[in-house]
Amino acid sequence: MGELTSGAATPCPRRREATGVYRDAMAVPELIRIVSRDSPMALAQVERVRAELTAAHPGVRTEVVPVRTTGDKWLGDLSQVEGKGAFTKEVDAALLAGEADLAVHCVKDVPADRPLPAGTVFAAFLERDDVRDALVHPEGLTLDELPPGTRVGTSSVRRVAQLAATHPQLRCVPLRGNANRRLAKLAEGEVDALLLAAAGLERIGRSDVISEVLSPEVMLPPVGAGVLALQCREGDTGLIEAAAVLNHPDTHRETTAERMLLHVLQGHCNSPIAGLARVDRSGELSLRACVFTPDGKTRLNAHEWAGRLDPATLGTSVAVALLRQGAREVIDGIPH
Ligand SMILES: NCc1[nH]cc(CCC(=O)O)c1CC(=O)O
Repeated sequence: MGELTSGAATPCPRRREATGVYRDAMAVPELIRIVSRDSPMALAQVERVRAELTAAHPGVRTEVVPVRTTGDKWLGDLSQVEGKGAFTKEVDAALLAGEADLAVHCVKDVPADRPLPAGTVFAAFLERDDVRDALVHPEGLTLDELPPGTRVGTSSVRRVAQLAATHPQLRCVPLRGNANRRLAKLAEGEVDALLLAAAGLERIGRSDVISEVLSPEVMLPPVGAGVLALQCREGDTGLIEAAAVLNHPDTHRETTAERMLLHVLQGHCNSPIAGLARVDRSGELSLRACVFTPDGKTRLNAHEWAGRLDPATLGTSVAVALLRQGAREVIDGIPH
């Protein structure tokens, strides 16, 4: 067999060059300016990226360029903000203007119904953190223990719909602002409890306030939950290569399936959609997704294994299954 494919016995020169230490060292820029939102959570995310970048490329210097996004400034209803990408627009603009070289985004905040801004690409998806939502209650009660009428602070239509379905005795109260601000509002008594992403609380060092971590069966997470993406300018091949070493392949597969689901569904800001892809221990990918009406009374559900499908095709397949159940009518029937 070896004789028939003698060419394969000799390492391909091109491949050797691509992994060669010398070439790699040449490609890594000496300074990487990292742009991100300026919330405490976003800045904690940047610190993780800096640590991973400098561990992978000793000698590289990093600088942080914090920007405030529309989503941080406007604390009203997000659907009233023109267009999607309220948490990403200004970050993308800084990248494209050359004010920074690398953007760090929560994938959850990056619109999936359209391509990335022209001229930019994802260079890596970091290993996924906890995907689950968490309940924060000052006395440590769990969701099932909350007394009727408890005011739960969240502006997420996905959380509101699922909570309405499983815990109709609770009252969701709109609450925006970054996680630290929401915790402050809870402390001031504006609400009795909060629903927040467990990963976000961990990043700001406040997992101590979590009274219950909700399983995906109780509260299916949003597309991209717990994933950080690195985005670069398209032509920046040296930097793209340098950033790609931070890519986590299974997270990449999960994220690709989830984002394709959202792309095909073409939701809007008020459409409650949840989707979670998982690579299991045997390496197989599955995707589970739901589309809800805002009151949670209608819940379309699809769950498929990839089998031989690539991640993007799995995302399409699950979206099509939901569309066959009437997802288009549900989504379009919600005022936006
Ligand atoms: N919309 C804000 C936002 N974007 C990402 C996270 C959580 C962290 C993540 O899932 O990556 C949060 C906060 C929250 O939902 O509580």
